[in-house]
Amino acid sequence: MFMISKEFHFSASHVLDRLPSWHQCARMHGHNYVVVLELSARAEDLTEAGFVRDYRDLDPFKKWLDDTLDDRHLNEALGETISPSAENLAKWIFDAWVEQIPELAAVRVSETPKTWAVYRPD
Ligand SMILES: Nc1nc2c(c(=O)[nH]1)N=C([C@H](O)[C@H](O)COP(=O)(O)OP(=O)(O)OP(=O)(O)O)CN2
Ligand SMILES: [Zn+2]
Repeated sequence: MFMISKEFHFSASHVLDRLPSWHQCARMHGHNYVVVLELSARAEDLTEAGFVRDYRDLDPFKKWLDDTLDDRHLNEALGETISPSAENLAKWIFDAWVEQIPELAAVRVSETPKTWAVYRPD
């Protein structure tokens, strides 16, 4: 099995309004988010060029991230029914892209240099 990944960046605000009011993250604040797409393929499924998938094929994802999430308020971008935690954001991105990128195996989301959430379906 081969695994490749590519990193993307965007900045956004959010409010974790399901948290108790004393929690600092219940206030509006922002992050410089890092998103990593992980793609996997079996050895026999590598392309002629030896790729799981050409990194260049991920250019539309970068444009979508810029258009959909960059400089946005995540509570609005994801919809009010989804709490915009890093966990939910990772799954939301995975669900939005797995049809277009069938090799997608996991989405990683970082809000701060010390934290990561990963969505990897069973
Ligand atoms: N499991 C999760 N916990 C928290 C999330 C999350 O998405 N998933 N999000 C937040 C806040 O949005 C934000 O990320 C704050 O995180 P925190 O680690 O508390 O950030 P700090 O920089 O303030 O942490 P320090 O320890 O002071 O460096 C909270 N929890
Ligand atoms: Zn936050």
